[in-house]
Amino acid sequence: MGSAERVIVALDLADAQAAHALVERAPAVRFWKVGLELFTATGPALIEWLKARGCRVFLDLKFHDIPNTVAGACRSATRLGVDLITVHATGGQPMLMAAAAACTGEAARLGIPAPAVLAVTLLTSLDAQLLEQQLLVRVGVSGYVEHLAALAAASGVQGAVCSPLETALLRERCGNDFLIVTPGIRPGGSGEGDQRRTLTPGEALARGADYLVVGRPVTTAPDPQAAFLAIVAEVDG
Ligand SMILES: O=C(O)c1cc(=O)[nH]c(=O)n1[C@@H]1O[C@H](COP(=O)(O)O)[C@@H](O)[C@H]1O
Repeated sequence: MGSAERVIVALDLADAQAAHALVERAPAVRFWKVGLELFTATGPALIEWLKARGCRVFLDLKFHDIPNTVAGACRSATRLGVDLITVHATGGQPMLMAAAAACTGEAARLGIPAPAVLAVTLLTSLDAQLLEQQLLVRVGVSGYVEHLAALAAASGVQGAVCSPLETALLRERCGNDFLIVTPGIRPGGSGEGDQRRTLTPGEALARGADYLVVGRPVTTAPDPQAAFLAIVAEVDG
């Protein structure tokens, strides 16, 4: 897989018109993430539009509910023909197992590929202080992320979302077949915004991520295609 296929761009935009315009301005991007804001506005039509252009799609709706409800959502996501989906690891093992089984079962029933299910560990907008003082978790960021990723792996989920700072730890703990996807990517000179656990694209990939997720550094750039290509060049360099 070339570096350009390993950089997923988050289409965190308000509506289909804005999304179409951005995708058309950055044809080098081959893998797009559709998240809560855009999917709530457009529904499946935007997914179909991206797939018709030959792009891969990460549907990031971070399901977190009782197992039966999450299984139903995972079957619906599978029918959309997306490549990756997310659930929250903190839904626990019964929910994670239900998500994995629902995707493989629905895909087999329809004779289509199943999306890979990624368990979101600790959001990259949280740091050690927030984890301890607000969530009352006292095992530290890396201990917590490692625990949740191992739980996900043991539940039949194909991968995890973590910050680039925990990637090497998860690679060692969960093995080479476990997909590791890292947001919290900040090229040199770009502001952190609401992110708390970040690294540059080159550092993140060097630590063993399979995919990077980049949003605002590309979507708010004056030239999104150039911003994306600069990230790919940094990764290659
Ligand atoms: O699941 C995600 O993709 C995700 C998990 C996480 O812990 N942190 C995180 O930032 N994300 C997503 O990654 C993207 C990061 O966007 P930027 O901060 O603009 O690069 C957003 O679409 C987030 O929803």
